[in-house]
Amino acid sequence: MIEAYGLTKRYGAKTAVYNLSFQVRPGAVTGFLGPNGSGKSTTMRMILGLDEPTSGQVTVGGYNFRNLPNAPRQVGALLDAKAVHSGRNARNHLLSLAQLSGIPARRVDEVLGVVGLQEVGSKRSKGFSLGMGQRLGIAAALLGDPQVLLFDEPVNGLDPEGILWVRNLMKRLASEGRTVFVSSHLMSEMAQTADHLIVIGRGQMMADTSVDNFIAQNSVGFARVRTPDGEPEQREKLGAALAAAGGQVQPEEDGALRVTGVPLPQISDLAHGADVRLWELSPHQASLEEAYMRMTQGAVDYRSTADQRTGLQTPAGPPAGYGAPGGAPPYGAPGGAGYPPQQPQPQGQPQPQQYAPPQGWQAPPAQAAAPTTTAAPTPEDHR
Ligand SMILES: Nc1ncnc2c1ncn2[C@@H]1O[C@H](COP(=O)(O)OP(=O)(O)OP(=O)(O)O)[C@@H](O)[C@H]1O
Repeated sequence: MIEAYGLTKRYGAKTAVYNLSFQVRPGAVTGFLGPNGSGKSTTMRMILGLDEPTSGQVTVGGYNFRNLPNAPRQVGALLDAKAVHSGRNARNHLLSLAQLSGIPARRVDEVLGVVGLQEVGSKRSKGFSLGMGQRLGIAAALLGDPQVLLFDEPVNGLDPEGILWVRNLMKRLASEGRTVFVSSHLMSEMAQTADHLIVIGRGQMMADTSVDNFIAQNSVGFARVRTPDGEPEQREKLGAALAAAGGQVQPEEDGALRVTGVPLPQISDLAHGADVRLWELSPHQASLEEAYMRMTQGAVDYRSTADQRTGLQTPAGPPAGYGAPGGAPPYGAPGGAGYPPQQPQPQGQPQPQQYAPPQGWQAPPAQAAAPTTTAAPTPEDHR
């Protein structure tokens, strides 16, 4: 079990991780998700004692990593697959790690077999592909047959067969009762691998929930409606009618409208009542990837200026609602329902779980420099 309480890490003025509290339990794969720069690697480094928290604490099996007895046999980690002495062959690389940790040499061939590198054990890792490097890193993590495993982006550079292999390996390790903590950017991948999810944005907790719960909370159904191309007044009329009926209306890139809160038959009736012709009216299910992107979009640090979502960032402050100031509609609906709406929050967004802090633990002081999950990035954030 990994337990973090109020974990905070600052690098000078930069707050990389702020007040994270969570538990990673044995017997399950826990996915650790967040956009680039959200603090996943920093958190993992603190778990492994490679970085000292500025405040808060994290323990593995009840111990601070540096005090953990026989750590290499308790915890295995893949942080950076490139961190290999490239002049050594794969077997010798693993052998030197085993000798440093008092692990028997026969274990080297076992783990080479587990990761499928038995045929290339005598090859220098210098010539390894990205995928082979990842496999070698995973072999190193498994060397001590540890109960707790951390993998930072293990599927980076793997082909589809390799991705499937990692997915099955993670599940098998968890089914053996181990604690498996895996970071990724990819919600779709984690949805297939993990049992539990911890989502962070700008170093702060955004969700701590089971995958099933995340799916139930975020698989929002919506309708796509298209009015005739080249007749924007039809689209505007329908958008206003839908907003007046309490619907949430979001323009799509191809000119269609994405509607939630109004059932399909009523959309048809409203269009008929407003004398609007429809070219499309179809039911859809938002993907988990979309739900994840909505949840984290305000916490994305790096975004192309050509990205459509650049202009959709939710401003700092309370969650934006439809018709909120700033989302001033060109044609507002009565009752304050604006159209087009501001970016919606995921419905029933799961709240982080609360964990009791250990005795003597002091909460980190709230501070202006603490990252917010909704604020647009500032230049200071990129230091
Ligand atoms: N040693 C360091 N000194 C200064 N800033 C750092 C240091 N390490 C990390 N940071 C900053 O802390 C933030 C979190 O970085 P971190 O690498 O933990 O994020 P991440 O979620 O793992 O990102 P990615 O998905 O891109 O690997 C980033 O803004 C990063 O620039």
